[in-house]
Amino acid sequence: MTKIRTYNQISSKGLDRFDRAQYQVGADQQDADAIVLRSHKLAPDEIESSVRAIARAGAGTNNVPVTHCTERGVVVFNTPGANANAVKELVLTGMLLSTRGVIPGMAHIAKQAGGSDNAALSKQMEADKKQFAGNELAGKTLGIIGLGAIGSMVAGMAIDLGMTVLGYDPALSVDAAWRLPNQVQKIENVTALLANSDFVTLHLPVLDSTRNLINDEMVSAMKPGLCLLNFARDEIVDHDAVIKGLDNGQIGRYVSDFPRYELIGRDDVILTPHIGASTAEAEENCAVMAAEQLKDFLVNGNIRNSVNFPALSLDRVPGAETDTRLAISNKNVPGMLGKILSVLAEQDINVIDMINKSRDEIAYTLIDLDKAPSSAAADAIRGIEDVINVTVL
Ligand SMILES: NC(=O)c1ccc[n+]([C@@H]2O[C@H](COP(=O)([O-])OP(=O)(O)OC[C@H]3O[C@@H](n4cnc5c(N)ncnc54)[C@H](O)[C@@H]3O)[C@@H](O)[C@H]2O)c1
Ligand SMILES: O=C(O)[C@H](O)COP(=O)(O)O
Repeated sequence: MTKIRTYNQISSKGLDRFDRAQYQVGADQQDADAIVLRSHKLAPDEIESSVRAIARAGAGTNNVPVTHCTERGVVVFNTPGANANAVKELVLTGMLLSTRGVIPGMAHIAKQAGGSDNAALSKQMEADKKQFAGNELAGKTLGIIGLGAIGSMVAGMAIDLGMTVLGYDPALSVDAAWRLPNQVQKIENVTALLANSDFVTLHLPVLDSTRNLINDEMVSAMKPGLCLLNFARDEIVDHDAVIKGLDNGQIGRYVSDFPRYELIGRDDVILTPHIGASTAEAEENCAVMAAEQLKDFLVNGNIRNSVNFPALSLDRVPGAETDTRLAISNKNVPGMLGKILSVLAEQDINVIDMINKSRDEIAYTLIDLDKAPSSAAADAIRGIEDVINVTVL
């Protein structure tokens, strides 16, 4: 039985992909082979020595100790794009709530409760509505920082709404560039984007290089009165700088999916409880993608959408017996493949197919053999210096 330990509420549509004849799945699984989680902050000591992979049903992996996992040869997956539409729709909600009098208008109406003269209420509301007038999005400029799965969808939506879209992403992948609507004006300098936007929305990961990206200097570069939307991560924003910006009018509104005490109760702040990906559709998409990627890894050793291992896939030889595939992780140092193949040759085991790739400090190899390796052969490979782990599949 393969054991999957879960944290957080993972959609049953995804967990159902694990056939219960072969998998035990749940929050109480001990000595798990793999972990599926959402935003649970995973401590290194929660990752037992039995764990081979961790699947984040979502985009951000800042809650997973990725460097620690890489050192231990644990593959960390995420589900890029699977919740992007949900976030896009909440960004639109945030932009509309920040620019139309919906929230104060609703609060004003709630205060009228308890009367009975609807004609008088209607007359009063018609008189009061001038307090709640707003602006339209069409014709305004939206700056997007981070043009990946979410940023590109937000760009398309804003263009459809008649907005001008500026984009900044110094690390844009070729795939992401292909997805981007060609009306997006690419800006090389984040301060130029801030100076020329009415709305700025953040869609980048939290990394050492992006922590506190929105700081005093960036706030002073903003077009006065700008609306800043943060559906990315709390840590990307220096909140002292944002509060100063709100107080001096440099920032008109701050819309954030990451509540903080110092922001609660301000009329110029709209907070939501990290619900960017909390739709039935996104939760299902993420859970299904995480489960499928995890199964392909646990059964075949294939890797798709890992944040710390190379992408790699090897078709099974038709008719091959089980337990004839080796999955090997090792430090990315010269000469490793030669040493591994020498062990197999010494054991008189023939290689039928093989694939090897590296990513930063890690290398990963799948080798199909003409027969199942003995435990002595697998142990001999494990014994090679700089080999991290060896699994027979
Ligand atoms: N609020 C939520 O519920 C919610 C939901 C999903 C994702 N997120 C957050 O949003 C982030 C983005 O998600 P995604 O699916 O679009 O990820 P993604 O990987 O598809 O896109 C991220 C983009 O950010 C870019 N980037 C990296 N460093 C940058 C920098 N310094 N300046 C500008 N761009 C930079 C990357 O090149 C990439 O194109 C996630 O990492 C996660 O933290 C939040
Ligand atoms: O990075 C993500 O995918 C989002 O922040 C969603 O997090 P959640 O799965 O906890 O809702």
